[in-house]
Amino acid sequence: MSDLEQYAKEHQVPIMMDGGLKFLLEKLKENQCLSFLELGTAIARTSIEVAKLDSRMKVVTIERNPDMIVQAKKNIEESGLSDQITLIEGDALEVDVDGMFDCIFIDAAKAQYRRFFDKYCIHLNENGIIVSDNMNFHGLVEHPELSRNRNTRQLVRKIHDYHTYLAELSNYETAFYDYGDGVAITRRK
Ligand SMILES: C[S@@+](CC[C@H](N)C(=O)[O-])C[C@H]1O[C@@H](n2cnc3c(N)ncnc32)[C@H](O)[C@@H]1O
Repeated sequence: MSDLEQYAKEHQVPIMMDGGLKFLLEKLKENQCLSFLELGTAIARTSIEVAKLDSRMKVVTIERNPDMIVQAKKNIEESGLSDQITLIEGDALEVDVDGMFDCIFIDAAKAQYRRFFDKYCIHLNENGIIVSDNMNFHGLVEHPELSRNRNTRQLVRKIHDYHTYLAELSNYETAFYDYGDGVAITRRK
């Protein structure tokens, strides 16, 4: 287990599951992505792994939680990849981002996925991919009856609605995978 994984486990920071991360990195290589926008940095574990893929890779990542920002900055600095990774501090629904990206990775507040998609899809390069994590939400999307409380039930419903929203978009196509916690890959038709 890497130091960042160990830290995430000890401090209960929700980072992308290993299966999902491996799948994401493979998709980035397969699609020859060299620019990556991430919504929800946490401790910058995925940003760092993505930047490591290729020295030409440019990563922009957005985080709003001050504690995460401190840790992410430290980890990016220590990774020696500061030239490739730009951390934007603030709410992804409020900040302005410049430029176009080969991959946009949605991994921030689950209830807001549709709003993230609608805001950021204009930043997607023509052949780019939008990757959404936690589409299965620990199996609860398929089995909502197992949700223990009202908040979780609402969240699960939101993810389910986002699933339907992606599947029904007329100008995009989406494939859903069971890697990690469930990953959706969306591209223009
Ligand atoms: C699941 S974690 C991100 C994990 C990270 N992408 C990784 O793979 O290691 C979600 C993060 O999104 C952040 N977040 C949630 N809503 C956000 C928003 N609207 N804007 C920016 N960050 C947000 C949370 O503070 C949290 O650190």
